[in-house]
Amino acid sequence: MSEPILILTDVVVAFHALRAVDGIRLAVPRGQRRAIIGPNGAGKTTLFNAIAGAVPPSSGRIRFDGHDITRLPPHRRAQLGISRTFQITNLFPTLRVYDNMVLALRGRSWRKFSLFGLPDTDSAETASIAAALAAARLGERADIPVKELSYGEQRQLEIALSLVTSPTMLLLDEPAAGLSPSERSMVADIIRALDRSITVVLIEHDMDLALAIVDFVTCMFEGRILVEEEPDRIRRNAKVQEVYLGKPRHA
Ligand SMILES: Nc1ncnc2c1ncn2[C@@H]1O[C@H](COP(=O)(O)OP(=O)(O)OP(=O)(O)O)[C@@H](O)[C@H]1O
Repeated sequence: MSEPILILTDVVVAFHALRAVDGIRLAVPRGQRRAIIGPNGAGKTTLFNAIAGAVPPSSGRIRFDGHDITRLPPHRRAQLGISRTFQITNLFPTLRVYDNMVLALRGRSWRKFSLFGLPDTDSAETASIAAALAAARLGERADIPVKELSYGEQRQLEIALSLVTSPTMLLLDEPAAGLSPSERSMVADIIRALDRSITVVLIEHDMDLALAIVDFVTCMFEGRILVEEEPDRIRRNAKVQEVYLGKPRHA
């Protein structure tokens, strides 16, 4: 069996006295869809930040695809294949969907603009953009200014932007937050249909949605891993019900 694509060994992230992430050991096999769940303040976002390079671990090691990335800055991790969803606030609303994709592909730099707009894309770039838009079910919306997209479509665009660089691991931070039921099922379909060459790790507050998408679940509580199990078992786990739902669930 090949080495897991992501391995965390005793990772601690401390903010002064608070250990937001408190000795996490995690191994995510290649191609797996993994949910990180847990109640507010459990440490999920901090863990994501440590994996993506947005906060440095206080101690412990992070290994990705055979590389020790513990001390690498975010852009180096991105070059190795880690992609995190952009938040809507990072979109350029007056530009077309396609142009936002070009910026994401080229490192999102305004310097790449010329006075006359974006330079033409080459065929490899065009193909990457088309594939990412199709995977996020936005293939028909390439020419629309972002500000004319619905909120749900903007969330889809976040996924498309994170796919355009052909990552090997996608970190999705609450991909369905704020969406209507039909938009949520669209996002679930998009994630389920992603190529298995992409490992997916997601944080999601909607437990039903998360459990419907993933193969395996890590439940955090107070910075630590409380339980790791398959979705079917996690639903019935009394410890998870107690901390995550706040009260025992009566089936
Ligand atoms: N930059 C920071 N400085 C100080 N404390 C922080 C910082 N970031 C997070 N924390 C604290 O670390 C703990 C874990 O927060 P984190 O946001 O990782 O939890 P979470 O599981 O993502 O919560 P939520 O589900 O509410 O987003 C919380 O007590 C939070 O207040």
